[in-house]
Formats: sequence, structure tokens, C-alpha cells
Amino acid sequence: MAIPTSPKERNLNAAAVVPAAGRGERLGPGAPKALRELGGVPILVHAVRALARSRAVGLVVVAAPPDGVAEVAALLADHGLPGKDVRVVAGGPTRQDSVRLGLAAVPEDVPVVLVHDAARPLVPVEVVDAVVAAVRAGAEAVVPAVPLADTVKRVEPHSDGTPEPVLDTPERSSLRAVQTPQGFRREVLAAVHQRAVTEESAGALPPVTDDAGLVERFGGHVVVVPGHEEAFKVTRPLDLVLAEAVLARRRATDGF
Ligand SMILES: Nc1ccn([C@@H]2O[C@H](COP(=O)(O)OP(=O)(O)OP(=O)(O)O)[C@@H](O)[C@H]2O)c(=O)n1
Ligand SMILES: C[C@](O)(CO)[C@H](O)COP(=O)(O)O
Repeated sequence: MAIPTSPKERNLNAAAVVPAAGRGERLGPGAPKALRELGGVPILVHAVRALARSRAVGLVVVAAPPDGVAEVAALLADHGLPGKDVRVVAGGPTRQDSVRLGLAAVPEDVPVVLVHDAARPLVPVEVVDAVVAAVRAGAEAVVPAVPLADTVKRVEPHSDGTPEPVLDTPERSSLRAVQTPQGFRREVLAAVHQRAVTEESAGALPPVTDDAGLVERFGGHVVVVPGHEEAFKVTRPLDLVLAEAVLARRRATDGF
């Protein structure tokens, strides 16, 4: 489905920005993480297909490693996503930069923008649709999240390997592990990224680790919808083992 041109139809559409320009240092040596394979298919292709399963998503903009734009564009063309508009731009030195650069390639009249890590290749379409639905229902920023299985302690970080003193134990029932896609009203996402550029260049602000964090920082309102355990991020080698197992089960039961 290409993006419809009538404003009424177009209102139904969301675009997705996929930051995919990271190295994947924590996964160990090898190709950039988004290009490593899962079940014989690059992780990035899984992530883009996962978004494309949503009827709401008409455009996907991938922020690729700056020296890999042509390679990523060819890869996505080879794996064909019929009916979807897929564009590739150069990402930046941080995830936040990559998202901002991807967002710049989204037409201004697309009202809903998702940001989805290439590193979350197995997100179920139900999560994508729930995030889009919450933005359409009026939220300015939406994150999918799951409850924590572990107790979490706040510590005084040590980088020298000595034991780290515990500061406190946040009440677990009010904590959530946040996933992607995160969904935004386009103008809200664009405004917070623009403001971050201005204020970070003034040197005052530490980086955030997700886009909703920027909305929070600048006084916006973020809501949570249920995430899914299969939307986990492929970060360390064990995550790849789990992802291969989930994919094998899906291929055996669902045929994809
Ligand atoms: N400069 C960057 C850094 C990260 N990302 C993307 O942001 C997502 C989440 O980041 P993460 O899992 O931390 O990926 P990496 O930065 O690649 O991992 P690492 O920190 O282990 O190097 C990934 O899809 C990654 O490709 C990006 O687009 N541009
Ligand atoms: C955006 C994110 O996936 C939400 O959990 C996460 O913050 C990315 O963190 P990373 O350290 O860049 O992987």
C-alpha cells in the first residue's frame, strides 16, 4: 500500500523511522548488528517486515550506517516489501541523531510517527497497532512496555570492578521495561528532537536513551500500552539465541 494522496486517507497513515546505524558492540565482533542474520535474513529486514505487517504503516524510513546506505537500500529492495514506501537515509553517531535524520525524511503531513529499533526484529504486529491506536486516540507519545521480572536496585556505579554500593530499591510494581515501536504525534517528536539539538549544543543536557525520554524532558505527556516479551532487543549474544528460537517456532507454527 503506497501512501494515499487524499488527505482523508492519508490521515489513516503512520510512518516508521527505524534507527539501524549502530555497530552492535555488545553483540561482539562482526557486521553492523542490523545486517547480521537471524534465520538467514538480516535483522533489519525482520524489523522492517514487522512494521510493514501493520496496515497503518505506509512509509518506513531506515537510518543506515553512513557508509552503508547503498548496501542497505539494495538489501531492502532485494527482500521486497510490496505496497510499502521504504526509504534509506544516513544515520548519525548516536541513536538520537539517527532518529532525527530519519524523521527529516518523513513528509510533514504524516500525522503519526513510530520509532522502532532495527534491533527489535520480532515485535508482533499487535504491539505496532496498539501504539498507533493510542496515538490516534489522542496521546502525544506512547511507549509499549512490560513489567519487570527482576528486582532492580539503584547503585553508585563503579567502573573499576569493585563492589558497587546499593543506594535503594525502587518499588518494582511501578517499574516497566520499555520497548519500541514508540509512537508520537509527528509535530511533538519533531519539536523535541529540534529542541534537543539546540539545548544539547549549549552543553547542558545528558543524553536520553529513548525518544519518549525527550518528550518527558521537555514537559510532554507519555503513556504506556502493553508491550510483548517477543519484542525484546537483540543486544547481547544470548539474545540472538533466543531470537533464533522464537523465529524457528514462528516458522513452524505460523509459516513465516
Ligand atoms: N548511532 C546509532 C546507534 C544506534 N542506532 C540504532 O539504535 C537501535 C538501538 O540501539 P542499540 O541496541 O544500543 O544498538 P547499537 O548501538 O548497535 O548497540 P551497541 O550499544 O551494543 O553498540 C539499534 O537499532 C541501532 O542500530 C542508530 O541508529 N544509530
Ligand atoms: C529505545 C530503547 O530500545 C527502549 O528500551 C532503548 O532505550 C535503546 O537503548 P540502547 O542502549 O540504545 O540499546
